[in-house]
Parts: sequence; structure tokens; C-alpha cells
Amino acid sequence: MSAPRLVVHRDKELMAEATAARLITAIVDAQSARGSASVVLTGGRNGNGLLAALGAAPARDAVDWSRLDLWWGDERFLPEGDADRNDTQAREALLGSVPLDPARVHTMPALGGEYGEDADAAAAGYAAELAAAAAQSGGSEDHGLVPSFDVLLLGVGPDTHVASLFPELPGVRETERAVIAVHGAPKPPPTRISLTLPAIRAAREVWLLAAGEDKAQAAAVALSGAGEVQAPAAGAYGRSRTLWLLDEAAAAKLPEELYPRH
Ligand SMILES: O=C1O[C@H](COP(=O)(O)O)[C@@H](O)[C@H](O)[C@H]1O
Repeated sequence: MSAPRLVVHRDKELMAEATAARLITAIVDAQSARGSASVVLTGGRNGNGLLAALGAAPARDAVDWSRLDLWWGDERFLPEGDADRNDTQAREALLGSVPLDPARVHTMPALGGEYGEDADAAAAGYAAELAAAAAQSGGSEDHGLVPSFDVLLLGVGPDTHVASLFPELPGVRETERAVIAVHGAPKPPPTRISLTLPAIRAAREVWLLAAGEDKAQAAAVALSGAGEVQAPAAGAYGRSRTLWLLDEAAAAKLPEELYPRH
């Protein structure tokens, strides 16, 4: 487990641009060290803002997009192409405009697809895809169920949810499976698919994104010692690095000892 480190930017635009630059460097470094890179994407406003900034960054051409595996931390269980799906939004923000290898774009199953309306079977199917990739790559050092992701991105919801792990719902207590179906999520749509905390913690680096006033309380709670069942963001950390990337509005309620103002 790596303790969270905070990086606070002036505003959400600068946060997106600086994080895009950071992500390009991380991908290029991983590709140079291991031949390919793997990134887990998040949905939501901050995640899509980051992808748009990445698309606009001139240094994006430093990435070999054909040697990048993309996974998702969570998905809204809606039909393929639905405007509210995280993968649809990611394609619009970036993925449609870079030369990715389609076989390396690992979207989560859609409602009405291979698993029909069965979100639990869809979650098990995605877990099997992750396990196959982990077996192929030799597995991660501490969790053989998922590959050793280089960077796993998580948006932090105003209620401290990450991926589709919501406070007090059963998903946040999962200790065995890497992927679960979520039923009755408080944020629409109610049915979702999500990586679990053990799968998230298998990543080398976990980057949590929080920008805007409505994230200030969540950041303060999650970083001030709350338990992961009450504040799932508190349970998200990487093996080598855990970064909280915030803007000043989201950092506004952090205690002085975590974020000195002078
Ligand atoms: O529904 C979701 O919400 C969270 C946070 O989104 P935001 O718009 O409040 O930043 C997101 O991280 C997650 O992937 C998504 O499914």
C-alpha cells in the first residue's frame, strides 16, 4: 500500500492539462520499460476532461497508441453506444481520434450484448477477460486476478464513490472477486459493473481525480481517516503510488496539516 500524495492545481482545466502530461509520461515510460502500457479509465466529468486534454496535448504523439491496453474501472450497464456509457463518452473525448489497437480496448459488456440483461454474468465475463490477461502477462505481484495495471484512474464522486463502489453498498466490501455487478446504485443508472477494491489495489499507480466545489467534502472525508465502507475513495490505493489530483476548489476543505495554505 502506498500512502496518498496530493497534487493541487489552480483550476480544473489546469488539472486536466497537467494530469494529461503526467499520463503521457507514465505511458511512454511503461512502454519503454516493458514494451507496452496498461491504463484503466474512469468515467465522469474529471475523467472525460482528462481524456479531452490528452487529445489536445501535442505530446500525445509520443505515445505508441498501438501498444496500449485500455480497461475500464466501471461501466453503466446500458446498451452499446448509449450516450451515458463511460466507453461512449471516452470514445468521444479521445479514443475515436487515436490509432489504438481495437483488440486492446477492453470495454465492459453492454446491456443486451453477449450477456443479455444479466449484469452478474457480464461482470463475471469481464473478470474472466482480466484473468486471461493476467495469466498471459504472468499476473501482478500481489493479485493474480487482474493484470498489473500501470495507471488506474478513478474519478471521486461527491459521495466519495470511486468506480461504481458506493458507500455502504455490498460492492465495497468485496474481497474475493475482481469485478462485480452493482444493483441499486444511488446514482443513475442503478445497474453497473465495477472493479472491486482488491482489483484496484493491484495497480502500480492509482490516480484519484477530484475537481470542483462539489468534491471538496468527499476529498476531506476520504483523506481524513474515514473507513472504506463509508468512504470508498479512502480504500483506493496503488502498490507503488497513490496520487490525489485536485483543483483548489476540491482541496478547499482539506485540513491544514494535509494541505498547508501558506
Ligand atoms: O458515475 C460515475 O461517476 C464517477 C464520478 O463522476 P463525476 O462526474 O462526479 O466526476 C465516475 O468516476 C465513474 O466512473 C462513473 O461511472
